Amino acid sequence: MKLNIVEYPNKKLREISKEVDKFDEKLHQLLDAMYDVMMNSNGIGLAAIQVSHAKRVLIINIPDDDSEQSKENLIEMINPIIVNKDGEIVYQEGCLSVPSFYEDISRYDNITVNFQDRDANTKTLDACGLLSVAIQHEIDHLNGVLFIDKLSYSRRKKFEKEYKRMQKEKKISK
Ligand SMILES: CC(=O)Oc1ccc(/C=C/C(=O)NCCc2ccccc2)cc1OC(C)=O
Ligand SMILES: [Co+2]
Repeated sequence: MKLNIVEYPNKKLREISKEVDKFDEKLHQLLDAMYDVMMNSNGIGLAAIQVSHAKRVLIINIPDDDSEQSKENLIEMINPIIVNKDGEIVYQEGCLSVPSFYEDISRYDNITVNFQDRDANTKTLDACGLLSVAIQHEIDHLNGVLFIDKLSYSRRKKFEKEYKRMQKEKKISK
């Protein structure tokens, strides 16, 4: 299954993803293909909508201390729901769908997430710090929300200007 990453401002990224009710081979193929494209693109998180599948599916693989992304740390979340949240953390976020743009975003620091794994088993995860930021960032994707939507008006204007210039440069360089 060859997957391409959809980039801002593609309207596809604004779709609301639908709940998964079939935990079948096709879902497993999607999860495996998402992992490959995320790792090949140097990502640490990816939502299915970013590869044009409007399903409530996300994967996260936070590098450990020696910045190794081992598959043991891979988290696959299907139909995730945040049931508890508190605290605040500001982190410089990036997104494979908004290349070369990074901005400080404020999110909850401590969250509790209920979700299903690839075999439909229900799980609960308490997360804080970078893992919590990643989960919130990816769940936003399932609701058609991008991290740039959280920027203040002035920083959003700065982003739009920078992004347009970068896209023009990319076209010229092609
Ligand atoms: C040129 C370019 O676009 O660079 C990148 C930008 C973003 C990314 C990946 C972003 C990513 O995985 N975001 C997941 C959500 C998240 C954001 C902040 C903290 C936790 C989780 C990778 C890039 O590629 C390279 C080579 O670094
Ligand atoms: Co993203």
